[in-house]
Amino acid sequence: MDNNVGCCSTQLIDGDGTFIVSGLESFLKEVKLADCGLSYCVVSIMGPQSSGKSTLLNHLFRTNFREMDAFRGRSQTTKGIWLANCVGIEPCTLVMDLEGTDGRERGEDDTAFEKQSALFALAVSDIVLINMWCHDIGREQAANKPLLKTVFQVMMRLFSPRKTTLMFVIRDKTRTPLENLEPVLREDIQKIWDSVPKPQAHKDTPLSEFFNVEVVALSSYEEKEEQFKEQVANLRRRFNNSIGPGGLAGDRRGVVPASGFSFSAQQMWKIIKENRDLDLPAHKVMVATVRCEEIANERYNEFTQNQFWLQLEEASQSGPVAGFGKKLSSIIADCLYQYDSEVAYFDEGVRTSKRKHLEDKLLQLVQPAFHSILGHLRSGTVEKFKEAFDKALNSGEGFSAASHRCKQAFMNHFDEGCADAVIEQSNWDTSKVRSKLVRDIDEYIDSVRAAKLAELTSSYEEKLNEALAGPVEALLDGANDETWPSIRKLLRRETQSAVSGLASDLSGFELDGETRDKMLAKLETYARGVVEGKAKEEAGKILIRMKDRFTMLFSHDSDSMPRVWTGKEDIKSITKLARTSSLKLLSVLAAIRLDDESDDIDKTLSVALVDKSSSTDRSLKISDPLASSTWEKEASRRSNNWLPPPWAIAAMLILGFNEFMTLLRNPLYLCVLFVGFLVSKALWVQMDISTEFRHGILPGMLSISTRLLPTVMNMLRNLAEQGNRPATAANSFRDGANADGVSSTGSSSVTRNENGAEFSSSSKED
Ligand SMILES: Nc1nc2c(ncn2[C@@H]2O[C@H](COP(=O)(O)OP(=O)(O)OP(=O)(O)O)[C@@H](O)[C@H]2O)c(=O)[nH]1
Repeated sequence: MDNNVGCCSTQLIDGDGTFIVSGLESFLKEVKLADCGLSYCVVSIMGPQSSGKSTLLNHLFRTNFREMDAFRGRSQTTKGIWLANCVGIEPCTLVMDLEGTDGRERGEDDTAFEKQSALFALAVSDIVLINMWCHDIGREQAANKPLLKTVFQVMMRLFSPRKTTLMFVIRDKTRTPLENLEPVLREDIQKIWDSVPKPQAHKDTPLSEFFNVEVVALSSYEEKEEQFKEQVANLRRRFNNSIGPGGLAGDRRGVVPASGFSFSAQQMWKIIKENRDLDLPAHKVMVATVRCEEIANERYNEFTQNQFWLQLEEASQSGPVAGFGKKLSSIIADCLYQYDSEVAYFDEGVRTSKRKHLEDKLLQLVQPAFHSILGHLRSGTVEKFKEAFDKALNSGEGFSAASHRCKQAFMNHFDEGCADAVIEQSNWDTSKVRSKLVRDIDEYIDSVRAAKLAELTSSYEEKLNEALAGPVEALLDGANDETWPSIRKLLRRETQSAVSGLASDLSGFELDGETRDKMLAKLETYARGVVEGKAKEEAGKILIRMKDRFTMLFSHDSDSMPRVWTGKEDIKSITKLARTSSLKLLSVLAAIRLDDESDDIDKTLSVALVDKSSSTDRSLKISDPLASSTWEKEASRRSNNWLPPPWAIAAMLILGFNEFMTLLRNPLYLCVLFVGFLVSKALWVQMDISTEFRHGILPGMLSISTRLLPTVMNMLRNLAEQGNRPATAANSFRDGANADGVSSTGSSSVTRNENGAEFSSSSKED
């Protein structure tokens, strides 16, 4: 046949009832059924074997089903179910040619296959052609009666069956007009319908509820071919737009989208073969579920291989990608669009849920890239913030202003970056990353603030140190009644100055009141600490300082000149003055008087150590444990060393060598020496000096006595003047001394006292 160009056909189910999937798949690809969506129609034909079914289909739809060769006799041609596409009919129409019923070859099994194939045809087709001989109409033993019975019976096995068009094609019509034949046929059909056992729910359901019954009559193809062809051509027109309103097709409730046809047909056949009831709505949902899932998986796999996505993913590992969100959203949208296009005709609930699933999977796939972008964005923002903030601070911008400005600017920068990276289809929350960024920035601001505050505090502490340490030391050094008032005044002034300076500088840091007050208080404490530290430091040297002061006053006169001991000095008053002055130092350093509170330390010390010591010097006590122990140590050292230093003894021996010799030679001198010894002894006993005095003063006095030696010698000379020889001896001593060059050596000088007595004194204080 020439007009069947473009027709494909395949065996859908073979004679053994096996569904031939591969044949169907390639057939569907060939006819591009998947592109049809719901715009396709399925027509099938049933009828007795060798009743010219294939011949009719080939003429009606320009298919290429195998027809029986008229010369080979009436043997079965079509085995199983064949499928072909119509040529020249819109929309795409698929035709199923079923194995003829009543076939002689199949025997008893035929019934089973007939039922199965009839059920399959009813489930799949929009239009079912029932091929029948005209002469069978009204006949009790008509060949098509069992077939119809089968059709109606299996119809009951379909839950919620679709309304199918049953077109009875009467072959080899006689002269009896169709108008007369049709009522008889319909009566036959009704009888068969009535005879079929029905479930309770459909007991009274009319046939019209399940079927649109159409009847057409065709002349014999063999005897009246031209008429046959003409009638077929007319009939063919009715199959155009069969699925449109008023078209031949039924209600198409059970139609599955073209892309699900293969799967649906396979599943239906499987269920039928397993002799299970066929629930068409559930089947439709099942087909939709499987197909939507398959389509979603195909789209997902395609997405994972998408070059644009792979490039974005790779780029996201190394840093922010400009337009990441927009680009990725577009790729995802494309993927979903393709999915939507393919599943458009499947059950809405199913396709929507599968779409959501696909979308979730896609978002899950791209999420790590998105997070990577956010991570880069966050870390990059932190770094840029640090840089800009440091720069702003270095350029002199206030801390608070700089931190606010930079933080705002870089949070905006981050927000823009986020907006750029956000994927339309997602509703991912970026607030956590944002919060982390805020924390990072705040931490940095805090660390810089802490460093700056520490720096600022240190600078003020340093200033305070400079302003207080030296002056306080000087004030303590000159310990007097005004020392502590002056220190307090100084401390107040410097503290106020530092605190107000720091307070002013802190205003730029936006500190809370408590922190600010603490810092100021700390600075005040520091200032006090400097003074206290200095006072303690000075107190630590109290003994040396006291001794120095005592020695200074004891060994120097009111003009700070080395005191010349003539023997007439009031040692007691000098000692008292020196001691009082030393005690003043002690009383000043004995307590830290940073608060305006008066105390009796000075008075107590005076009473305890000066007045009392006048009467009971031995009761002199140092109340400060440290001072006391130091004093004791010093005293102990002195007690072991109360003799004049060795050099003094040596000097005495050298200088007094002549005198000693004179003494030894002259009995008068011996007497005078003896008297001197007695006087010294008496002096020693009378003074009954305290341990401290002995320890501190006696060695000094003995030391001084080395300088008094010439005086003593003068006194001796005066005594000697009472006789001529002693004077000579005295002169010879002086001459001898001068001759030895001792009196003229470096540190010695010759001084005359008020009484005209001449003596030598050392410029060194020992
Ligand atoms: N009397 C008559 N014979 C016809 C008509 N159309 C076809 N035939 C003949 O019937 C025989 C069977 O034709 P097929 O078209 O193969 O019949 P079939 O129903 O497809 O056969 P199976 O597929 O084997 O069931 C052929 O010899 C045809 O020439 C017709 O309209 N009237």
